[in-house]
Amino acid sequence: MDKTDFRDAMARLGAAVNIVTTDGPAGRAGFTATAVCSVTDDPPTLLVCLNRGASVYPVFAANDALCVNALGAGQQAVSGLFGGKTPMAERFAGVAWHAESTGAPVLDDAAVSFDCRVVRRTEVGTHDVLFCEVQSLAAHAEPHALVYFGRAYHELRLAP
Ligand SMILES: NC(=O)C1=CN([C@@H]2O[C@H](COP(=O)(O)OP(=O)(O)OC[C@H]3O[C@@H](n4cnc5c(N)ncnc54)[C@H](O)[C@@H]3O)[C@@H](O)[C@H]2O)C=CC1
Ligand SMILES: Cc1cc2nc3c(=O)[nH]c(=O)nc-3n(C[C@H](O)[C@H](O)[C@H](O)COP(=O)(O)O)c2cc1C
Repeated sequence: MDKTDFRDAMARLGAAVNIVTTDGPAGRAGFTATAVCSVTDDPPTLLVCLNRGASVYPVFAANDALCVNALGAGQQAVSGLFGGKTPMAERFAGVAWHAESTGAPVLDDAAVSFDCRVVRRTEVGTHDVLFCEVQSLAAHAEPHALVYFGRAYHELRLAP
């Protein structure tokens, strides 16, 4: 199986765009992720796939707090800010955020945020799969979403 064929096929799947953040003994970091999925609701658990080659990897490897912030319509620039190359201080200076129970940054304008503890990690190929137990969540008053599909952003809003 050619890697390019796999990626072309994956580009046909729509996925929510998330900013995954952490804070703790190794410091603060955040990156853009579409590889996020619900695992079970008992206990409420998500998984996040993180490339071990990413600059943020050592920070996520050492901290056990993590927040999954799903972006909403109109937040394409936030995805770009956390999607690579930008220095970490600049990423967090570009968004309003606060800390909840775990200390991981919760983005004030996210569509929905899941504040989590990392409870298990598994290495698969180039990525680590982080299993994250949800401690608390926050949802924007108006449901809307940002979706990555066909290598482009798309906005979803509920009909009025
Ligand atoms: N799961 C991941 O690690 C993802 C990484 N990215 C990063 O953003 C860049 C641009 O992505 P696109 O514009 O979507 O074009 P692309 O052609 O590089 O990727 C198309 C699709 O393939 C999957 N994919 C890409 N790189 C992957 C990886 N290393 N491991 C597992 N799945 C991967 C994702 O579903 C992605 O949307 C990628 O080259 C990659 O560096 C993007 C999406 C997911
Ligand atoms: C739309 C989009 C989705 C991404 N999804 C993931 C993902 O699920 N997992 C991942 O490890 N990297 C993903 N990336 C890449 C990371 O955001 C990027 O590697 C990270 O910001 C670190 O970049 P840096 O090494 O330059 O700091 C994605 C990038 C974009 C633009």
